Amino acid sequence: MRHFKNIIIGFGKAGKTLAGSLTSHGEEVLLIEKDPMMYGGTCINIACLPTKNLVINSQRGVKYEQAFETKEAMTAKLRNKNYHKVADQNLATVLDASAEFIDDKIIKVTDESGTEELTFDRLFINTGAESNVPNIDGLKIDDKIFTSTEMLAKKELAKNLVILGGGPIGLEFASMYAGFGSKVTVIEPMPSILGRFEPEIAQAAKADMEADGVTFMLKSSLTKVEETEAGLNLTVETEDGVKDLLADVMLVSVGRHPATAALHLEKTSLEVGQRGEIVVNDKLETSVPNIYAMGDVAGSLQFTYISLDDWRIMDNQLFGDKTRTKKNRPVFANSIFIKPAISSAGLTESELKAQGKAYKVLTMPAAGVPKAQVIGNPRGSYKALIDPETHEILGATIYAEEAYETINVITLAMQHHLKAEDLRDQIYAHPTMTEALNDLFKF
Ligand SMILES: Cc1cc2nc3c(=O)[nH]c(=O)nc-3n(C[C@H](O)[C@H](O)[C@H](O)COP(=O)(O)OP(=O)(O)OC[C@H]3O[C@@H](n4cnc5c(N)ncnc54)[C@H](O)[C@@H]3O)c2cc1C
Ligand SMILES: NC(=O)c1ccc[n+]([C@@H]2O[C@H](COP(=O)([O-])OP(=O)(O)OC[C@H]3O[C@@H](n4cnc5c(N)ncnc54)[C@H](O)[C@@H]3O)[C@@H](O)[C@H]2O)c1
Repeated sequence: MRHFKNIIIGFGKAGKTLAGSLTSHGEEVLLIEKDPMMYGGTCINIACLPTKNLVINSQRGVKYEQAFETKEAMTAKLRNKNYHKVADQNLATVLDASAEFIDDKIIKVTDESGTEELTFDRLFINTGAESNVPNIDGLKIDDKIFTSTEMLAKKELAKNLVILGGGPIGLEFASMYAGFGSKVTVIEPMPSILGRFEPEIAQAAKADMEADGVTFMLKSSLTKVEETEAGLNLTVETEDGVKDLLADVMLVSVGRHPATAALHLEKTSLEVGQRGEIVVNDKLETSVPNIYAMGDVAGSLQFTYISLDDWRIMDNQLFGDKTRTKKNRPVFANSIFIKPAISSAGLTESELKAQGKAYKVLTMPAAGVPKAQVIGNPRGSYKALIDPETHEILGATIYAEEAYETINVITLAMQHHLKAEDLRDQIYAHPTMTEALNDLFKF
């Protein structure tokens, strides 16, 4: 039985970055990845990067078939680069195999050549998440019903697309496909979309998506799917009664759960949480000594930058001063890449009200920013909430071009307790969308 000082299961953001930390400290590491098409993990192959590449090209007016080829070339290049970044290090080995537990101290790896059992000093689990598929009459993933993974592999443009779930995945695909010219309908049980954002800004974003051709069926539930010669026949219960929809393709985007099924956790004493996540403490230690979990599989918020922050915690706990934990993550933003993007950080007005905190509201339209006119998309608005006494920023929502860049200035300001006047009086490059902060923070 081979023994390794460090084994990482899954080529995710935290895992691949940790492989670099371990080798730079002179430690050997075995990184196990079950799928060579996933070197580099979910983000670069089937998630953030291909979707954003398609979003950008759909907004540029590129035809879908061309955008698809561009996206394929980009992911292939990144996959290769990510593989070599780990595999080319002397102390690192990448093993193409699926890993599972035998018990708390032994894992089994399986590839085409057979199986092998391995032991370790330390084991890091970074296997990510998988799409949920709801239990609905007739719904199964096949050649017309896709999760985001199969959807991204589809060479031909879906002309009439129904999207189940209006979360970040559903909305980004809706915006992108409407941009490519598809007819898009989103079915969502909740009464609104973008529920974590300021409601008036979320409402404006929804209206803009509708103007771009997306139809929303809110407070609606899909109850039956029938595959007919004409396409998918979908039965939807709405507030106004039962409706039938015809679609050629359906995207299922109703959330993702931690990817643990293949690991056989039942053979271990690893604690599993209610959402199927491997339970970790603030230092990412599991209930078994020397086994750690990071990223989506550990129930962290499902963002690549949070998985990367899990690596920072792990790196600090192994090789640093051991002060970094989940409790002291820096302020971070949430962005959804629609047209324009919507980004937020900190608290919303209703959250501040619920906490009984005093606040002052600052707002301005995106049309007031010269760069919005230069880009040719003056849609949207900015909203910030500041403490009336200290002038520190309590929360912000940006629905405007390049919102996902501007919000990073705000999170940095929040993290370092800067005041509204610091952002108001800063000199920003011109013309940029960040210049909005000169005006937004005038009070
Ligand atoms: C369509 C989509 C768009 C997204 N867009 C964004 C975005 O714009 N911004 C953002 O921050 N986040 C986005 N996310 C979320 C983000 O992709 C994830 O949070 C992030 O990739 C999780 O990384 P991770 O480190 O947990 O593991 P992952 O990157 O998921 O890596 C896990 C790896 O483990 C491998 N694996 C699994 N089981 C085994 C096993 N038993 N043996 C061996 N290998 C195994 C998998 O093949 C995979 O390569 C998006 C997600 C999706 C689905
Ligand atoms: N830009 C980004 O940062 C980005 C983009 C995409 C995904 N992600 C990450 O990936 C995660 C997964 O995304 P997601 O959109 O699949 O999940 P989600 O859980 O965020 O949203 C799922 C949506 O589906 C709805 N839903 C649930 N059950 C349903 C059903 N039976 N029928 C119809 N709708 C139903 C929910 O009400 C919700 O609105 C996100 O939470 C996010 O962390 C991030």
